Amino acid sequence: MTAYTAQTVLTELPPAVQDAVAATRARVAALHAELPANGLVVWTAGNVSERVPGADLFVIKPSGVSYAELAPELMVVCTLEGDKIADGTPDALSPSSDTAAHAYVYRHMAEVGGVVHTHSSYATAWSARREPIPCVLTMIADEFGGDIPIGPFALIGDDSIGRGIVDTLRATGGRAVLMANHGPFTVGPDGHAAVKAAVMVEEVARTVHLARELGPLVAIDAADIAALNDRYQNVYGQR
Ligand SMILES: O=C(CO)[C@@H](O)[C@H](O)COP(=O)(O)O
Repeated sequence: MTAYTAQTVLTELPPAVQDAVAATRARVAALHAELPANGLVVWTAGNVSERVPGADLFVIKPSGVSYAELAPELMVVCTLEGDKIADGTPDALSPSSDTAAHAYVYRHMAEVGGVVHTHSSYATAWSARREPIPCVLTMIADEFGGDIPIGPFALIGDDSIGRGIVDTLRATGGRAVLMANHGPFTVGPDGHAAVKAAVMVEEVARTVHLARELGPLVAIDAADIAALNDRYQNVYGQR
């Protein structure tokens, strides 16, 4: 595959790649609207990215721009090293401050096509306690196949967050991690699936918190968790 760099010019790429980038930008812009719509973010505090099909590139929002302004043409195109290419947006328009973390995930998890990060309230509260969300709901078994784990504490700015996400997801086999004292990161085969996982993380974080207020939690047997997850991933919905 082509080696893309910060010097890559989008308009000089093959038409098929430009078309794939345009379609990805449209999807990522629309998916960002799902974050406020589902109550997952305040102000600009969350981001969605998606891998460009057929190219070692991904699309992510610009940093600190309000969700209402996130039109497809403002979505930033990055290499898998996290460098912005000459994508037609102003040079001063920086990609999300979490770009390095998203890029690390794409470089190390070929099966991942979408990444989402939010600071949604209940999930982030569990992050603040560095406490995994136990698999005590069928919804958790369905979507996550087990407890939602805690990742390490990591500072923003280098590969630390990405490494923490990948190491934790590899160890647990899930699609969500609560980074310690930070918040949830979710992944999926595409951006839509990663956004869905972010919505589900927040919902189960809230429900399990409420359940715990009522009394002790009751575990689900491991075999039942596996059966629920298999049915949901392979039978549920439209095939
Ligand atoms: O946690 C942080 C920054 O500390 C980020 O997740 C922001 O909350 C969203 O940043 P941008 O995507 O707008 O750069």
